[in-house]
Parts: sequence; structure tokens; C-alpha cells
Amino acid sequence: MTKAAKEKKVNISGKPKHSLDSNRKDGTDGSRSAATVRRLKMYNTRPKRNSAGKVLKNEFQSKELPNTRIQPDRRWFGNTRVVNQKELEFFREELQNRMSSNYNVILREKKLPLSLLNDRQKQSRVHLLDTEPFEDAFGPKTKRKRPKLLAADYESLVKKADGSQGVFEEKHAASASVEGNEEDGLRDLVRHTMFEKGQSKRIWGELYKVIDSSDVVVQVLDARDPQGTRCYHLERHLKEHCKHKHLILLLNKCDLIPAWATKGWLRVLSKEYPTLAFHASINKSFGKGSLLSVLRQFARLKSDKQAISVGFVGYPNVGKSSVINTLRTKNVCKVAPIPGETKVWQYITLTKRIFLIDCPGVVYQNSDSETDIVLKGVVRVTNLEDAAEHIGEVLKRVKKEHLERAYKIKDWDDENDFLVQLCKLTGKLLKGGEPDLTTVAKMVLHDWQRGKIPFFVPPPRQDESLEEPNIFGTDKDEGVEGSEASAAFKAIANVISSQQQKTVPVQRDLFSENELKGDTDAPLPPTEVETSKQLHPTMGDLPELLPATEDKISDQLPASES
Ligand SMILES: Nc1nc2c(ncn2[C@@H]2O[C@H](COP(=O)(O)OP(=O)(O)OP(=O)(O)O)[C@@H](O)[C@H]2O)c(=O)[nH]1
Repeated sequence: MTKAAKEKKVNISGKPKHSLDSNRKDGTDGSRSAATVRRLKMYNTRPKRNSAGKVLKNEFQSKELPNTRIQPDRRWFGNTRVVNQKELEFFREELQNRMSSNYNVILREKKLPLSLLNDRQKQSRVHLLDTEPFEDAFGPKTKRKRPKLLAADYESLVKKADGSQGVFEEKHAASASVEGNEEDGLRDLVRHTMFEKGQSKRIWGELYKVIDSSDVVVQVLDARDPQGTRCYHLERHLKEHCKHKHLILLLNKCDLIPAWATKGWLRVLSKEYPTLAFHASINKSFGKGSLLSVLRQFARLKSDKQAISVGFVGYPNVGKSSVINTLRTKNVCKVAPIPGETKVWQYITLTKRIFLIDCPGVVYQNSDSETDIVLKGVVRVTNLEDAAEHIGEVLKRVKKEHLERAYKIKDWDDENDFLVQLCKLTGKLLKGGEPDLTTVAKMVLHDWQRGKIPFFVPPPRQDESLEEPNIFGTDKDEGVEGSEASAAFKAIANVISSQQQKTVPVQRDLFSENELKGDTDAPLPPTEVETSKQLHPTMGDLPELLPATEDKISDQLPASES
């Protein structure tokens, strides 16, 4: 149905009322047709102008804009723009100023006609006439430019080539000898990816997520080999890039080593970072109160009473999740006697102002051999194909008496003999009575990783009279009032020094009386300690330390301190 027909229906009388009524049949009687009326109506929508011709009101004009007419401009019809010399000069100067200023950065350089700036350089390159007269450059007596040759004649060129070939051959021979001695036709075996556990990009990503979101980073170390389970790369990263974050070392599994060794390590390590001993256990823990009070002091340092996040990082299987469970007195994190149990980071609320973050175990690439990696507990023993290969090192590191006691074997010639005897004792035999060396080797390695075979790296001997107070790595009082910060640091120092006076619980059945007393002839690991000292020279001084005052500390300790 047409528009006119619609309008007709609406007009009940059927007759047009005025000259601009569009309800007309056609223009046969000399009156305006419906089409004419509609056209005339359209003219009425023209903008209203003032006497000067300026648009005052227009039906389709935007309410906000005073004038919606697009000015006629040639820019709308092409992609080029003409500017006059003055504008160009102004643009060049402005851009030159911006580009040479250290405080300005030009974004979207590609959108700017930067070639306008380089014009002059182009021109300056072809100023031939500045250096030569026209006659020499273009005239009939044009002189040819001679190319710069390194040798004047053929003979000297050959001599030069011989010399450079000699140098090249010498260099090549040197680099070939460095690359490896493949002359015997053998190449080193490529390591199984299993030995790269804890080094993947994903795990390092998890670690950096934890570090980024933590105010305090707790590096959990295995008390049996603290230097071996330290991640120096991480410590250096924190020192260089995150000076405002606090790092604490936590010697976990201190029940697996004699108390004198724990105290020795505490003395050595606390010269570099605040160090606490810990035994993770939900019922019978050690060091929980001290750790909690240190964390509370760090929370005090935070301005505006904000909450702090504490990230637990360290080697796989050192007990990070166990420490968190101990602090919460609840199984909030998955714990297993196998490495790599924690896969992704996990947030746990400890108190209103302290959050804990669990991190998967991280290993920094170093020169550790496969056996070192296995004995540090980084690799799952069940995945090992040649477990027997690592037993020699176990026999070297553990005292004979401990192995005799643990496996009831009297004497052995070498690791093979040891394993064969163990097979017979445990009945681990293959078809035809062959000893199942791999299975018993795995059993020994399992016992090693679970701390059933006593082993520890003794701390370097120190002259106790030269003992230095604990030293905290960095300027920790940024952003907080000096007095409050130094009070918190003093309290932390007190907690640490008071823990060194406490009796550390030890699994007594693991060691002999002599070992528990410290009369041991175990070898010292000087090289490791030396290296760590080189990597971590003692840092800036601490606020003055107070002697340990038990009653002051007991205010800060929760009742659960064992
Ligand atoms: N004896 C003893 N064993 C401990 C202690 N802390 C943890 N463990 C044991 O060490 C093993 C590993 O503990 P986890 O807490 O799973 O270690 P993790 O560092 O979280 O390990 P990943 O998941 O690999 O990162 C478990 O079998 C714990 O029972 C401790 O203080 N003493």
C-alpha cells in the first residue's frame, strides 16, 4: 500500500483541508498534487539563517555542534596534502626539537612524513660542486675517481690474501679444539629430559609469578645440604631487581641432622640473610613460632597496614608445602615424598594480614652431575632407568656404619657387591635367581631421598669468638618510618639469635652419640662455602642488634612454639 493511500485512510472526511494537505487525488483540478505538496514540505526543512547567512537552526543539525557542514577541501579527494614553505619549515623545526629532546618520544613514527626531515641530508650528499670545480666534475676533462684498493699491485694482493688465510686457519683450528674432542668418534650422551626437572620455562614462569607477588620470599633449603639446594641465581635476581623484597632462608628438615650442624649452618648462613631452622610437622614442629614472628615483623614494616604475601620457593622436595601446612596446622597443600608434587602456585591465607604462596620446586641450571641431581631429590626415583649407577656415590657419602645398621650388611667390596648382598637379603631376585640390582638400588635411593639414611654436609668450622651478628641484605626501611623499621629489624634479629640458643629436635636413632655431640671426622666442604662467599659478599650493616631477651620475644611468639 502506498503512502498516499495510507494517509487517505486516516483522513476520515475524505476532502483536503488546506493547500499543503497531501491527501489529494492528483492535480487535475489545478490544485497541488500530493507529490508537489510533499516536495514543498521538503523545502521547508531548509536551515534557518540570520541576515549574514550564518546557519542558526537546521532540522538535521547536531545539537552539540554549531556547524555540521563539512568545509570543501581538496584533502577529501586525494591522499596528498599541499603545505606551504612556512608550514613545512615549522614542522621540520618542531620535529627536530622533539626528536633531539630526551624527554619526548615520537609515537607512530610511520604515520609522520619523516622523509621531509631527511631531505637536507640527501641534498648534502650530492654537493659535488662544493668539493670540485665544475670543469673537473662535469667538464670534458672529467677526472675518474680511483677505487680505494687495499693492495697497490697484484703481488701485494696475493701476499695479503695468503696472510689472512693463515690467520683464518689458526683461528678455526683453535675453535674446533674448544668445541669438543670428537676425534675418537664419540659424543657425550644427551641427558635424559628427566634430569632437567624443575628447569622448564613453565616452572620458572611460576617462580617469577610468585616472586612478583611476594613481599617476603622464603627460600626453603634442605638442612642436609643447604648450599647445594640454594638457588644463587634467584638470590642475585632479588638483590639486583627487587631490592624492596625481603629474603629469608629456612633450613628445613633440621631433624635429619645433628643439632650442632644446624647451629653451625645457622651461624654461617645468617651472615648473608636472616636464617631460621625449621622442622615441618603438623604436631611436633620446630621453628614455627620464630618464622611466624619474623613474618609479623615484616608485616609491620608494610605501610598502611596492608597485607603481605610470603612466597615459599626452593628446590623440589625440600618441604615447601610441608612448611606451609605446618604454619596453618592443617593440610592445605599437597605433600608427597616425591619431587614435583606442587605443579602450580597456590595462595593460602594465614592471617588477615599474611598470605602464603606455594611455588613448584625450581632448579637453576648448574654443573651438577646426574648423580648429584638424583641425590638432591630433584628426580623421581621410580623414573630412573639405571638407578644402580648412583649407588657408588651414596656409599661414598654415607658412613659405613650407618649403611651397615640400615641394611644389616656386614662388609662389601664395591657398590655392585653391596647391591648383590642387598638383593639376597631382601629376596629381590629376577628369573633364574639373578639379583634385581635396579629394584634394590631404587630402594636405597628412596631411603636416601626420604632421609632414612643419615647424611649431611657439615657446616664449615668457624672461630666462635669471631662470630658476627646476623646481617640483613638490603636497605629494608624504604617507605616506612626509620624508627619503626629499625624496631622491626631488631625484633627479627632477636628472634633469629634466640632461635640459635634453642634445642633443636633431632631424630636421635639416626646418629651415634659422638655424631650428635659433634665429635665427627666428616670432611668439610670448603669449596662450596668459598664459592658462596664469592657470590654473596657480606652486605651493608644492620641496625644494631640487641642481645636476645626471651620475654620480649615471647610476646611475639604464638603459643605453639615447641
Ligand atoms: N623429616 C622431615 N621430612 C620432611 C620435613 N619437611 C618435609 N618433609 C618431607 O619431605 C617430603 C617433601 O615435602 P613437600 O612439602 O612435598 O616438598 P615440596 O618442596 O613442596 O616439594 P615439590 O612439590 O616438589 O615442590 C615429604 O615427604 C615430607 O614429609 C621435615 O622437616 N623433616
